[in-house]
Amino acid sequence: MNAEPSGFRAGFACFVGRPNVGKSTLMNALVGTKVAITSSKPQTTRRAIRGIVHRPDAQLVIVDTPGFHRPRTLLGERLDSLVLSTLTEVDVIGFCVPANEPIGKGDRFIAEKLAAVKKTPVVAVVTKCDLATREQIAHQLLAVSALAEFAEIVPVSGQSGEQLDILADVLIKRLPESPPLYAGGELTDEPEQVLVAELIREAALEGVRDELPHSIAVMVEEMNPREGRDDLLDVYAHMFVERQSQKAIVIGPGGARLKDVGTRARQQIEALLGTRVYLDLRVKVAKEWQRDPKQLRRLGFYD
Ligand SMILES: Nc1nc2c(ncn2[C@@H]2O[C@H](COP(=O)(O)OP(=O)(O)OP(=O)(O)O)[C@@H](O)[C@H]2O)c(=O)[nH]1
Repeated sequence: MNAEPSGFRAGFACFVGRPNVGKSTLMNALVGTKVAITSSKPQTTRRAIRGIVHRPDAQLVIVDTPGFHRPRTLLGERLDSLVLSTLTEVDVIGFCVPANEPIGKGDRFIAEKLAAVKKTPVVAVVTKCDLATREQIAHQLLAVSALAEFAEIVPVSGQSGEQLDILADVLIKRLPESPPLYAGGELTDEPEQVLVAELIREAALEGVRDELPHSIAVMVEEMNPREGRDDLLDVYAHMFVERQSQKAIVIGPGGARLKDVGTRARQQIEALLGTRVYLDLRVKVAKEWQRDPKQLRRLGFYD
């Protein structure tokens, strides 16, 4: 017996928009669990992290792309090519513009890029509506519709959850008829090690945003259940910085900062995986890793 009703839809969506417009928050709210990394600092999302919305009639796989930005380093270029290749591979794109800020150069820059991706429908998403008045929202809807041709425009709030069901409907309408792509209940297909590395990076970024927001990379070297114990996971991770001076900042006086980062990251990992965790976190200097193709590959940023 086939469990899926006929007309079941499944496919991929991604959200694009300039930094800080609420893409990660939106995806987390749609999926209903913390998968991507949110932070008040711009451009913290570096990887295409997927969350999956499971519904009786559909399965929506969300690929969270990093924000577009003008490339200055090799890392920047790679981020942009990642964004462009993602756009041609999905079934629908959500273009995010916040309700509470005027449309600017950055939004236009992205709208132009999207206009060039002809084969994928683009739904405009006006985000953070909880921060705007009704008049502001109405004004923004008009301004967005003047920006380009969109399949639809939906105002939402990732924070309050308002209109998220409508956004899901609108996106799902654009997916092809297909059986489910992932087993029921599964929320993400990111390897656990990548999610764990992202949680550590998020903890490490707290409080040092101005000093080294883009200079931290984290790699989980090993993740194993402790021998003879089924309630404890050993996690060995390296945090890479670019210079010796940054290492000192990350470690803090007498190691206090690193200890604090380790404690906060461990609590997040325990919450994610539902098990107790022993975290061994070491800081290493990988000189100029953002500009070195070999190091970038090692840290998971492929060509
Ligand atoms: N009030 C309110 N704040 C929001 C909403 N969505 C996001 N924010 C806040 O806006 C900031 C940026 O949100 P993110 O979800 O990290 O934005 P992003 O677009 O993924 O950012 P990048 O990863 O830099 O591209 C965070 O401080 C969020 O808490 C919303 O709907 N309402």
